[in-house]
This record gives sequence, C-alpha cells and structure tokens, in this order.
Amino acid sequence: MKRLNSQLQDDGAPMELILLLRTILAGCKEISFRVSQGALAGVLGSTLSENVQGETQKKLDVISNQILKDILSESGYVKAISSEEEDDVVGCNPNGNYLVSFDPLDGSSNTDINSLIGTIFSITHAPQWMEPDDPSAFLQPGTQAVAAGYVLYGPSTMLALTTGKGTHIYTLDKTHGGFLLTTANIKVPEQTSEFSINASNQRHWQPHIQNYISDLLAGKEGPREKNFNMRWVAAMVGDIHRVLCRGGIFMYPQDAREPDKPGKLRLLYEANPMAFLVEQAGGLANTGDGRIMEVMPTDIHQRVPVLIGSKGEVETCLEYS
Ligand SMILES: O=P(O)(O)OC[C@H]1O[C@](O)(COP(=O)(O)O)[C@@H](O)[C@@H]1O
Ligand SMILES: [Mg+2]
Ligand SMILES: [Mg+2]
Repeated sequence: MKRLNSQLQDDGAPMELILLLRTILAGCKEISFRVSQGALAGVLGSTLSENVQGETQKKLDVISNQILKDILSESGYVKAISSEEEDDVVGCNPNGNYLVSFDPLDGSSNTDINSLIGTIFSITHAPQWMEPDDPSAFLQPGTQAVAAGYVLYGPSTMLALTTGKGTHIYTLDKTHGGFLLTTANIKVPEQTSEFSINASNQRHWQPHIQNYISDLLAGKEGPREKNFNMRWVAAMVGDIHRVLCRGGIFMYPQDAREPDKPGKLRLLYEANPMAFLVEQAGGLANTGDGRIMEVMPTDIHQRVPVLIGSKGEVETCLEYS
C-alpha cells in the first residue's frame, strides 16, 4: 500500500509542507495512543476549567491541545497557531512559513463513552509581514488553505487529507506507525437518503430548515417521495467521515438560541477544513448563505452555520431558503 509521503509527493506538495503534515500527524499518533489507553492513562473526565467559548474542558481537550502546541512550536515550520482551546493566537517561530488552526479534540462529549472523536486541522501560508502573535493573518477565507484534514480516533485511526488535489483517506498501521493510503480520491455520492442534524434543537431552527427537515421525515408519502434515514454521532469528525464514505447531508444550522452566535461550529478549525475536504471529494459546503470557504472571518473563534455533504441534497436544502 502507498505511503503518505509518496502520495503527497505525487500531489505536488512542497517538502516543507510534507514535513509540517508529518509533524501534525506525529502529534495525532500520540493522541491516538492516549485515547486508546482511555481510563488506563487517566485521560477521561473533565477539568475544572472552561475554554474561551465557555465550554467545560475535558482532560483530553487539554492534553491533545498541549501535544499539538508543543510539537508545532518546536518544529520550526510554524509561525503561529490558533486552537479551539487557546483564547488567543499562540506565536511560534518568527521565521516559520505556515499558520495552523486546529480543533485538537472534536467530539469531546464522546470521550467518556468510548465513542468517535478526532483532531481537525487547516494550514495556510504565513505572511512575511506578520508578527507571530498577530491574529489578523488568520482572518483569511478558507479558499487560502494549502492543506486540511482530520484524524479520526475510531476502531481504526484514519486520516482524511487534502492539499487541493482530491481527498485521500489513510489508515494508521499501528504495527509500523505509518499512515497508508486506503482510499485514493474519495468521492461523495451526489445523491443520498441520509441526513444528520441534532433534532433536539428543532424548535429553535429557522422556518425554512423546519420545512426541509419535515419533508425528509415525511418520507415516501411526502413531497420528496422517498424515505430518509438519520444518523448523529455528536462529533462532526465522525459525521463528516460517514458523509465522505457513503454520502449524506450534515447540518448544524443557525438557530434562535443565541442570536450573536450564528451556528455552533467554528469556522477556522471545524467548518473550513471539513468544507475543503468535502469539496475536494465532489460535495458541497454552504452556510445557507454562500460557500463556507468564502466567508471572510472576523474572529479566530467565529461560528458559522453549516450544510455539508452530497451535492444534490445540499442544493435541494438551499432551495428551501
Ligand atoms: O451537542 P451537540 O448538538 O450534539 O453538538 C455536537 C457538535 O458539537 C461538536 O462536538 C463541537 O466540537 P468540540 O467537541 O470540539 O467542542 C461537534 O463536533 C458536533 O457536531
Ligand atoms: Mg469540535
Ligand atoms: Mg474540540
């Protein structure tokens, strides 16, 4: 089976980017090991602190963040990082050529039930003019990314990665420690009969989302004239992995609970990297009001509504607005 390095070279990735990706993945392998040790490694449960977004931090959130922060700061390739678990941008090497945004552990609420979790990341070039602790360089649309991916800590540890030449899926071979290519150029089926939304928020949705979901639920007897199935992993990384593997539409729409927060998911280190991966696999990624990757960020922890998945289904959903 083909190795990661070899696929990245075939896709024309520059050597420094390959080395940076390998650095991130070395951190993810360490996280994967800690996750697999679970209670034996004392990594389950919550800390006593909250992150900048007011969410209780799990021990694994903090450990994963520290692992990635340390390895990236010491690598020399990175000028600065932004992370879900860091209030502000963290300056690294003033001469580093890249910026990395990451969600060190996505699906935190799944940690204590031994369910799917992952790490999501996105990489852009670091501008020459940038001071290492200046957040403004992170405020670029997702179209500026040079690579994005996630590592899913599931029954097997898998990597989905794009450098803009398709999306490839790799599986961690724990016997020798390398990521091996298991699906090249994955394609999201254009049509689907599977949707993914947290239905407990239904009463807060906007009317057009209510109408769209109720037509899906009406199945064969409704206007769509076919039955739909529903899945919710409670970790975007798990839901998007399923969408990449067999299609579907994953939604976290804007709702009326907190008008100043348009949606739950974060643009820089959740929505944008997933949008890049899914678009490179032939799917669509929209806020309901335009392409996710074209949103101009105003804050490193900015939230956006997301509709991501099979092209035909995202288009149908957009027709309701
Ligand atoms: O509480 P809900 O509505 O199920 O939210 C689930 C969503 O929240 C998230 O867990 C947020 O990510 P974090 O665990 O990184 O905070 C998404 O991965 C997931 O899609
Ligand atoms: Mg997350
Ligand atoms: Mg997280």
